[in-house]
Amino acid sequence: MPLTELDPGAPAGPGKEPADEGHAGEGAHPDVLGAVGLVAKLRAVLRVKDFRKLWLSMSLSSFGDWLGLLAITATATSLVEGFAAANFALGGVLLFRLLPAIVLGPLAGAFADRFDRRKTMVITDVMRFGLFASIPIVDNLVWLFVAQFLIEAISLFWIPAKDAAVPNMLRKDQLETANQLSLVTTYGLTPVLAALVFAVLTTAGHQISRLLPTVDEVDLALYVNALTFLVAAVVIWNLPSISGRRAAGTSAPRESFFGSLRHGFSFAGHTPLVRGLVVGITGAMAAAGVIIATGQAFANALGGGEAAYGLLFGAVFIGLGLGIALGPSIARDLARERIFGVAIVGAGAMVLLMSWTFALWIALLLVVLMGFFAGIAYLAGFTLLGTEIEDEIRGRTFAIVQSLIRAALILSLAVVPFGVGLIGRHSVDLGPVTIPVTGERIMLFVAGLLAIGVGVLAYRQMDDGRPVPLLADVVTALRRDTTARRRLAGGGVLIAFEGGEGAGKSTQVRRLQEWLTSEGLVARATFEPGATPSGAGIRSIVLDRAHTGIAPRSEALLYAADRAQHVHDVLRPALDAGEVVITDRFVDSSLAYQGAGRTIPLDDVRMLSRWATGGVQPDLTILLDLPPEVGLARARGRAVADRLESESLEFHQRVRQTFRALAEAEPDRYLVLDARESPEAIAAHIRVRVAELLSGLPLQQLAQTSAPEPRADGSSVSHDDLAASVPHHPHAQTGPTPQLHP
Ligand SMILES: Nc1ncnc2c1ncn2[C@@H]1O[C@H](COP(=O)(O)OP(=O)(O)O)[C@@H](O)[C@H]1O
Ligand SMILES: Cc1cn([C@H]2C[C@H](O)[C@@H](COP(=O)(O)OP(=O)(O)O)O2)c(=O)[nH]c1=O
Repeated sequence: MPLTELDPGAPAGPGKEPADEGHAGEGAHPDVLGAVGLVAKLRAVLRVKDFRKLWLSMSLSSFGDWLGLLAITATATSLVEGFAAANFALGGVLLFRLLPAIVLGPLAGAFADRFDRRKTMVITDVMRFGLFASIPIVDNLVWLFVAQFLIEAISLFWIPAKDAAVPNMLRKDQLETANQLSLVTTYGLTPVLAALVFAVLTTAGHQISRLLPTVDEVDLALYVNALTFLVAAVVIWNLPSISGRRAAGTSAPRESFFGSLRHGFSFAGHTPLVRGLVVGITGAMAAAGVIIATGQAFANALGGGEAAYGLLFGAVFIGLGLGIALGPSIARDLARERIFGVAIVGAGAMVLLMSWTFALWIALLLVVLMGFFAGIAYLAGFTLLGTEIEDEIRGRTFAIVQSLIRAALILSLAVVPFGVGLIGRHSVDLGPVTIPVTGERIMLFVAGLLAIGVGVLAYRQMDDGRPVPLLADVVTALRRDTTARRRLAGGGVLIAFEGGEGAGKSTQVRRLQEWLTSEGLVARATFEPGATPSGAGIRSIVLDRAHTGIAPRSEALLYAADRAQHVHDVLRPALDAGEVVITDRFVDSSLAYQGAGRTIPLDDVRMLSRWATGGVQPDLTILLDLPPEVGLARARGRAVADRLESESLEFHQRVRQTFRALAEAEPDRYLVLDARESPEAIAAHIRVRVAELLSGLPLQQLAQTSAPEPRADGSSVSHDDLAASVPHHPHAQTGPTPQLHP
C-alpha cells in the first residue's frame, strides 16, 4: 500500500485543482510550483502513443530545421564576399523565410481544413526533403533563396495541418501540456542540440572533406536536415489518427475553396475569442519585432556591446522557458481567457520599464520577466486555439494567426530601424540628471505601450462577462484560496465529514445542520454513498455482504459513479444556489477505503474521484478520528455489519492512517477532532470552526419571516429523505452571513 506517498509534502488533497481534471501529477504538492506535477503530466501526455510518435518526428524535424538554418546562413554568407553582402545575404534568408506566409498562410489553412491532414503532412515532408537535399547539390545563392522560399511555403501547409491534428489526439485538458512540450522542444532543446552538432560538424570539417572531397560540413548539415524530413514523412504516414475526422468519413457540406477561405476570415473576425487572440498575438509579435530590431542598439546603450546583446538574448529565452514551464501551475485557477490578456499587459509593462533602464542587470531581470509573461501568453493563446475552436475550422484559424505573426514581425523589423534613425540621439537635461532620448529607447517605449494596448483589447474581447473582478480573481488564484474563489463566484460552501465506522459522522452532520438552520442559513445535509435514486442502487450493491466477489477496481468505480451522480444532482446545484452543503463522506473515503484499504494506487483513486466530481472539493473537511476498535464497536451496537465494516481490523487501521495523512498534508482545509470526546464537545469545536469559515460569505439565508425549519424527522439525517434534485429554497435570499453564534 502506498502509504509512503502520504508523507506531508507529497500529496495534494483530493480534487485539488478544479480547473484541471486530468492532472496526472496527482502526487505533487502544489508548493513546488507544480514542477513535479508537470513531469507527471508530461509523462501522461507522452503515454499517448500517436502523440508520442508525432512529437518525436516533430522534434527530429525541428532539430533538422535548426541545423539547416545554421548551415544555410553559413552557406549564404560563404557564397558572397564582403561584410555588407554577407549581411544582405543574411537578411535575405530571413526575409525569404517569413515572406511567403503572409500570402500563402490563409490558403494553406483552408487546405488543412479540407484535405486529409496526414497526406498533406507526408507530401509536404517529402517535398521538403527533396528541396533541402537540392541546396548543396545545386550550390548557388539564387537557388538557395528559391529553395528557402519554397520550403517555407510548403511548411505553411504542414504547420496548420499539424496544429489542427494534435487536439484530436489528446484529451482537452492534456493539450496545454502537449503545447508546453512542443514549445520547449522546438525553442529550447533542439536549437541547442543543433548548435552543438553543427559545432562538431564544423570542427570535424576537414576530416569529412578528406573522405568526401565534394562534401563540406555545411552540406552535411543540410543532408542531415533533409533526412529528418524523410523520417518524419514515414512516421506520419503510419499515424492514421492524424487524418482524424476525414478518415472517419464524415462528409462536411461541400464549400468552394474560396468560400471556405472567406468563412475562415469571417469566423476569425466575428468570434470575440478568436478576435481577441488574433489581436493579442499579432500585437505582441509586433512588439517582439521592435525588441529584436532595437536589441543591438539597446545593448550598446547599456554599455555592454556584443556581450550584453548575447546576455539579453539569452535572458529572453530563459524567461520564455520559465513562463511556458511554470505558467500553468502558477496561474492554475485562472481562466486562460484572462491569463492571456493579463500576461501580454505584463510583458508590455516590462518593456516599458526596460526602455528607461540604464543598468544591465536590471535590464536583464526585466527581460527575463518579459519573456516569462510572453511565454505564459503564448502558451495560453495556443492552447485556447486548440481547445476552443472546432476541428472544421481549426486549420484556417491557426493559419491566419501564423500569417499575421509573420506579417507583424516583418513589418516591425522593417520599420523600426528607420524610426530609430529618424529619432536619432538626443538628451534632455533635467538639472541634476541628463536623460537620454534615443531612437531605440523611444521605440522600445512604444512597443511596451503597444503590447499593453493589445493586451487590454484582447482581454476586453475575450473576457465574456465573467462576474469576478479581475484583481480579486488574480489574487485569490495566486493564493490558491478556493473558498474565496467560490465566494467570488457567489457559490455556497461545502463541508465534508470523514472518519471510520461509528466515528459519529451522522450524529455531527445532523447537529451541524440543525445549528446552521437555527442561525438562519439554508443548510443541506447529504451523504455518500446512496443519496440519489441511482446512487441508492449502487449503495445496496457495495454494502451488501452477499456480494463477496466485488473486485477492488470495480468497487472504486461504483463509489465514483455514485459520487458523480451525487455531485451532479445534489452538490453542484446546491452550491450554485449558495447553500451550505454538509456531506457525510466524500472523496477522502474513497482514498482511504479503496486506496489504502484495498491498496489501489492512491493516484488512480484520486484521478477517478476528480473526474467524477469535476473538481468540486470541500472548503472544509472535518475528520472524526478514532481507533477503529472503538468505532467498530459503536457501529456494531447500531446494526449488523455491512460489507466494509466486516473487513479486518488491519484494513480499518490503514483507513484511519490515510485519513490522518490526508489531513496532515493540508492542515488549513481540515479540522481533525478526537471522536472519543462527547458528542456535545465535538459539536462545539465544529461550530467554532464553521462560524469562522462562513462569516461574511454571501450565502442563502432563510427569510426573516419564515421560522427556521428544523428537520422533520429530528432524529438523524435519514438516508432516504434527500430529494435527488435541489429546488431553490422558497423563502431564501442571498446576503452576507452575519456573525454566527457557535
Ligand atoms: N462522540 C460520541 N461518543 C460516543 N458515542 C457516539 C458519539 N457520537 C456518536 N456516537 C454513537 O456511535 C454510534 C455511531 O454514530 P454515527 O453518528 O452513526 O457514526 P457514523 O455515521 O460515523 O458511522 C451511534 O450509536 C451514536 O449514538
Ligand atoms: C463514500 C465511500 C464510502 N465507503 C464505505 C465506507 C463505509 O464502510 C461505507 C458507507 O457506509 P455508511 O453506512 O454510509 O457509513 P457509516 O457506516 O460510517 O455511516 O462505504 C467507501 O469504501 N468508499 C467511499 O468512497
